[in-house]
Amino acid sequence: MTRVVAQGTFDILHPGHVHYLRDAKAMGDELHVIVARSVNVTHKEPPIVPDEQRRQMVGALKPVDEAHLGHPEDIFVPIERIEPDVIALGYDQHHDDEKLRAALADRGIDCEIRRASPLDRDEEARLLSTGQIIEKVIDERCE
Ligand SMILES: Cc1cc2nc3c(=O)[nH]c(=O)nc-3n(C[C@H](O)[C@H](O)[C@H](O)COP(=O)(O)O)c2cc1C
Ligand SMILES: Nc1ncnc2c1ncn2[C@@H]1O[C@H](COP(=O)(O)OP(=O)(O)OP(=O)(O)O)[C@@H](O)[C@H]1O
Repeated sequence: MTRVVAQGTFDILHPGHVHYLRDAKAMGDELHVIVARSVNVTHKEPPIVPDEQRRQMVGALKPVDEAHLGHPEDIFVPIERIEPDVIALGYDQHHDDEKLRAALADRGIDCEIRRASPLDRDEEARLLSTGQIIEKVIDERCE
């Protein structure tokens, strides 16, 4: 039984998210997803959808066995509870794999770190990021 953890903001879902979660699930047997708390999303605009609603939406997706809200202060608390064999980072996530490996080792957590693949953009019209969806809404619906 291989347990995998994926994580992210997941504000306004799109097929890129589904691709990431399918890819992460294919790395093992059981997929747990940690949904970032709004207070911790500091590297981009904070999410529109509230924390618990983002957790519910992610938890309803087919590849996901359980969706958890992240810890507000210490990102390793949910990892210690879930005890994954693999952490699947998204293809574009800003985390430094080596630093994360070192931090996990410091906390005595033994798990592999892998990267998921990107979903190819084969048509211009594909909306494969939450930021793009929000820009389109602003462009087309706000005068
Ligand atoms: C191993 C790992 C565990 C994480 N756990 C949490 C957590 O408990 N709470 C939280 O708010 N964010 C947590 N995060 C951070 C977010 O999920 C995510 O990295 C970031 O805030 C948003 O990334 P995105 O731009 O890919 O959506 C974790 C990240 C990693 C890599
Ligand atoms: N097009 C995509 N292909 C593969 N994975 C994706 C794609 N879009 C998002 N993901 C993955 O989904 C996870 C959560 O992504 P996140 O919530 O940051 O979405 P986003 O749509 O990229 O957001 P934003 O546009 O605000 O940066 C990340 O690990 C990210 O790599």
